[in-house]
Amino acid sequence: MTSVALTIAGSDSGGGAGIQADLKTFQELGVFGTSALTAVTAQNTLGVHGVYPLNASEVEKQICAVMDDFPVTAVKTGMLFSAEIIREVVRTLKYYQAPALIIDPVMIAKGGASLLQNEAVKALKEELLPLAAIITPNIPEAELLAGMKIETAMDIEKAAELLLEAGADAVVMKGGHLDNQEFAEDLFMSASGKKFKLRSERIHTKDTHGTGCTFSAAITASVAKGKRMEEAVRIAKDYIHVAIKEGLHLGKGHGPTNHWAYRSYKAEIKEVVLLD
Ligand SMILES: Nc1ncnc2c1ncn2[C@@H]1O[C@H](COP(=O)(O)OP(=O)(O)O)[C@@H](O)[C@H]1O
Ligand SMILES: Cc1ncc(COP(=O)(O)OP(=O)(O)O)c(N)n1
Repeated sequence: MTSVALTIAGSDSGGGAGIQADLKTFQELGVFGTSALTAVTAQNTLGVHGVYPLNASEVEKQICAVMDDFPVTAVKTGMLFSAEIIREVVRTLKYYQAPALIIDPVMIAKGGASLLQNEAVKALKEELLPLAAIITPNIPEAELLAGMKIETAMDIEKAAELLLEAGADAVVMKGGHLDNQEFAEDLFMSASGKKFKLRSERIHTKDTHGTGCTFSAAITASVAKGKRMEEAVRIAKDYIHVAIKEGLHLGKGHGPTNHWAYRSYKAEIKEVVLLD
């Protein structure tokens, strides 16, 4: 049977992040992708040049159109932009008793543009986060959600615990932003007590636009196919590692990752290791 995933996110005209990254990743991992757009961005590898949000009711209509007709087995959220959109997404997902929810709490693009209004952080934390099968913050996002500064490995763990206490079933703290020149290390923790690190060699490149979207979309695709969360996260780390490593070097700024690299290289990925 064909697995179907839904992404609720913003459009990146440059194709490296947002809805475009999600749908490409779903496709590469053998999952039929559907989408509900929250905002259009005029964006390229040099930055975000405009943000045009949709009305909350327009977002709701899209989610209903998909959920009423497709056997969706995993839902991902990305850029949600406002508290109104977040509340409508929460209401609609509850109505459909939506399947596993993967939350990428997108807040600020790498170039510094805001993709979530400040007052929406509270709604994300208090209303959406409790529905999460997993939440995948980067360090700055985790700092805002957990309400603490993250500087050490112990801080990362403490913040992960706070997000689990806030209601997520699991969390991956993404280490892309950490100042570690050797490794890109992420921490997985679940409410059921599982804990491990995913470590890969850090690739020294400026082409990391959309890494967060792509990583969480890869988790979503595996969950949609019925894989356990730990395995989904492991596959996603392989997927993003090779997508960064085999970068396409497009554009004049921070280029996108290579969404089709996993197809050719998955059997050869040896750099990602699991640490207890
Ligand atoms: N330079 C890099 N080399 C290898 N892996 C990376 C690199 N940058 C990010 N990653 C990995 O990509 C995934 C997304 O992380 P991150 O870039 O922190 O997310 P975001 O785009 O949300 O800021 C994580 O698994 C992270 O470890
Ligand atoms: C439309 C849209 N959604 C999300 C992002 C952020 O993507 P992310 O994967 O965090 O990558 P960077 O933008 O930080 O490189 C986005 N830019 N646009």
